[in-house]
Amino acid sequence: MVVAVAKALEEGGDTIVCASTGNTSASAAAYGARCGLSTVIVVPSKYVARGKLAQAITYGARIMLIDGGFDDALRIVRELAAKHPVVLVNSVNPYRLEGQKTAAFEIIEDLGVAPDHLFIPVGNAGNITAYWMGFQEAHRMEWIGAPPKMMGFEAEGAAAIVKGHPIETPDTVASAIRVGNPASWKKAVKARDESGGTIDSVTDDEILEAYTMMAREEGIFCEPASAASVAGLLKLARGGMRLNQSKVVCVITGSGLKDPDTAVTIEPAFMDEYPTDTGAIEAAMGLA
Ligand SMILES: N[C@@H](CCOP(=O)(O)O)C(=O)O
Repeated sequence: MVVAVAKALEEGGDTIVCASTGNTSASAAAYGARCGLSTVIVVPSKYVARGKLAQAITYGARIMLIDGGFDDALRIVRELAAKHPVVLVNSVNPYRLEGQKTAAFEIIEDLGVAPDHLFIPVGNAGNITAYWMGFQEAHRMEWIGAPPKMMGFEAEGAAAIVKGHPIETPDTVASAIRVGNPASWKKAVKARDESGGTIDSVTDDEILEAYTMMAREEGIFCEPASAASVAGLLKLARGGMRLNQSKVVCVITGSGLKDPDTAVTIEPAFMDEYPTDTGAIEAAMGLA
């Protein structure tokens, strides 16, 4: 987002717009606030996680809620940007991808090499496209040997690329990837094919299993869409894919605090009411 906003400033823009399932709008609103730009976000009224909306509200963005989904919102902001002097900062803006691709460089820097496989959630497909650009560029510059296989995972209820057609009413607990017609569809398929990877889907149950497992076994609290990468890894490993000799990276795209409403539905929750009394707490803990 920082590159797209920097270019908007350089070009003399004063208004940035985006469609969002929540994260892009939170990010645009933050950079817009920092740079004194007016930020307009068009988002589905029902499906943006509370933490993400809270960010956009607090940063002072103008929030336009629509009764449609992300794909409708993206169509609207594309039409706006074609007609008016506003800068569209979704990942259809090429500067977004130029900034996002540097995440691949960070992985290479941290590992000292490229991973063999990169597991990544796929919604609007900007991320898989940008990471692949970064790995390809690193390969051309001879920073790495072979680039990783790109292993993208859509949510089953929004799996347009896997099913081969847009999904009219996408539906998934992973609201960040609730996208029925990904803008970077063709580029994601290219990343898959050029890298020898895959684009597959995971169910909401698989996503929530990975989400809970990461929290309870690793202490990592991510938003549900982020867990699609780990759910994909578990799915392929259970299906017999041998990865024990491979260097695997799973991209986790957002904090769990952004979606508190999903978090509080997770079972079992070890939460009960007790009298305000040390003895009662001792008894419940088996310490009495
Ligand atoms: N999950 C995204 C959807 C928009 O994607 P973008 O790549 O066009 O910014 C979001 O957070 O809104």
